[in-house]
Amino acid sequence: MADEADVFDVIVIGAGPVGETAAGRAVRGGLTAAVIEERLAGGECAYYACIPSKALLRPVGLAGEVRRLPGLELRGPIDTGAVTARRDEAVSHFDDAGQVQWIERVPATFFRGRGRLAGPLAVEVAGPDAGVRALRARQAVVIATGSDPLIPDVPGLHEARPWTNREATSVREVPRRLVVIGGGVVGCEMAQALHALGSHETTMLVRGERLISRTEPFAGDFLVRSFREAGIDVRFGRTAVCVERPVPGGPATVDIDDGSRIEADEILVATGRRINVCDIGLETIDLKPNGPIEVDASMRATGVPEGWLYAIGDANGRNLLTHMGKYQARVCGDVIAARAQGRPDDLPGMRDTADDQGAPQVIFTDPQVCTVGRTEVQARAAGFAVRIVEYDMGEVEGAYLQAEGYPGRAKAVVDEDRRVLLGVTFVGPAVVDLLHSATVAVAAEVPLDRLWHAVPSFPTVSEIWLKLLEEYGL
Ligand SMILES: Cc1cc2nc3c(=O)[nH]c(=O)nc-3n(C[C@H](O)[C@H](O)[C@H](O)COP(=O)(O)OP(=O)(O)OC[C@H]3O[C@@H](n4cnc5c(N)ncnc54)[C@H](O)[C@@H]3O)c2cc1C
Ligand SMILES: NC(=O)c1ccc[n+]([C@@H]2O[C@H](COP(=O)([O-])OP(=O)(O)OC[C@H]3O[C@@H](n4cnc5c(N)ncnc54)[C@H](O)[C@@H]3O)[C@@H](O)[C@H]2O)c1
Repeated sequence: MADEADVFDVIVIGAGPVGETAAGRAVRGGLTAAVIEERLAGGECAYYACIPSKALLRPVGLAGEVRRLPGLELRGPIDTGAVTARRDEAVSHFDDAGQVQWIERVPATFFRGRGRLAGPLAVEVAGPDAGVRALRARQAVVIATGSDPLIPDVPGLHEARPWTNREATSVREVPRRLVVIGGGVVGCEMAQALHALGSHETTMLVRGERLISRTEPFAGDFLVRSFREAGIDVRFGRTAVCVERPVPGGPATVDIDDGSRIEADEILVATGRRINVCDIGLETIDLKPNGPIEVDASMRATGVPEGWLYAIGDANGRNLLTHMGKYQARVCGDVIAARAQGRPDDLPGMRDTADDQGAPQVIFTDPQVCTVGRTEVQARAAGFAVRIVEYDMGEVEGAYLQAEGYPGRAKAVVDEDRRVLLGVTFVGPAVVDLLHSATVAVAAEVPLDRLWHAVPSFPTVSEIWLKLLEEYGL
């Protein structure tokens, strides 16, 4: 039995953005909480994903905007040293003292070490000093262990020690010749960032026929056009079949499935994620220690007697996005507190309804890609009476004023039965902040006839809303 000091209402394993948020909500609801982190509090997002990648991408987008505006001129290439220095600040120089302080101010108890389930409501923390500390939860254990980069089983690839998102986002010396394997979100964002910062010979190997293939097809088409114009060599229907790097840290050769070979200074693997639940003791409670942990809409793991286990963020595999994980964490923390105190646990804010509707996402490339809700393909597959409305963003006066030859397009997926939006995609420079208007319309299922009265200001890019509605027939 653990010491009384080591008993908490809630124990959260993983102090990424999602775990921290769940602990905060549970404490706000009147419970005590412990948070366990084996690496850096703040998680992948704060040090090796969202924050540094956006710090590296910001000057790339801005340089694109300058190039599209007559009268402005870049005086030279982007200053890579200044950009990486700002990135270092954005990631707090890989020091998590501020995040730990945030957790302690919640207040929650922070444990540094690897957390592992040791049976129902029991958790062990293997600390950096090799000691193991036993903790016990009165109410719930929350798994928020995130995900790791997945390295495919290509002969020689593991041995060549390729870059993953971690090395790419913490880059100091930008490799001149870069091969990127994967054309998903990480592949696109990091290929564009590194290319602009000095990887002048960048080749992307894309297994399918499109970049960012889960989005509307035109979004990937815009990106490939932009990448190729910049000089990135995008090869579709291709992957690596063999990799060799005879001298550690030296050049590598990548054999491609069309028989060609590329020599590169670095290889970036961006082929998806492995959910990080393999060695956290799930077998001690008869759950499979692989794949995402299946949860219900209150984030409670299904198939666990007494319902004390929860899984949020990347760990449940719903939508691998920080904002969606934090949303799940708010649901989870509130539900645990309500259940612990015998309060109603089914208030409207206590169920995840947003994940199934299609999460909002911004891909911070140039042009940017913003999506929310269902794509046309997804909406048709779900059996909706779909009508599509599309519009060239460059035709909107506000967009024309933003840039000469504004590259962009918008698409709305309408449910004709209810005359509401099922999904919206915007592609274009500086469209990020348009996305939330679409998210509100989709999440709130605002009827188009009502949306008509949300008048966008002239001359802004948001007049795309008016154009889409006019195109629809209003
Ligand atoms: C390059 C890149 C860019 C991205 N950009 C964006 C973006 O712009 N916007 C966006 O919304 N999403 C983005 N994402 C996705 C986002 O990073 C993840 O969805 C998010 O980090 C998930 O948060 P999490 O807390 O679930 O997991 P993580 O951030 O992975 O945190 C999990 C934490 O748990 C810890 N942990 C794991 N196992 C244990 C254990 N047994 N004991 C103790 N601690 C443990 C880990 O060390 C880690 O700190 C990006 C991802 C990548 C790879
Ligand atoms: N801005 C953002 O919101 C943002 C940014 C980065 C990452 N993320 C999230 O992080 C998660 C991971 O992103 P990701 O890009 O690593 O995964 P992904 O699943 O989006 O893309 C991986 C791509 O790699 C391809 N692939 C897999 N194996 C391959 C192989 N052997 N050869 C060639 N291609 C191969 C897949 O077909 C797929 O297109 C995503 O869910 C994404 O939403 C979000």
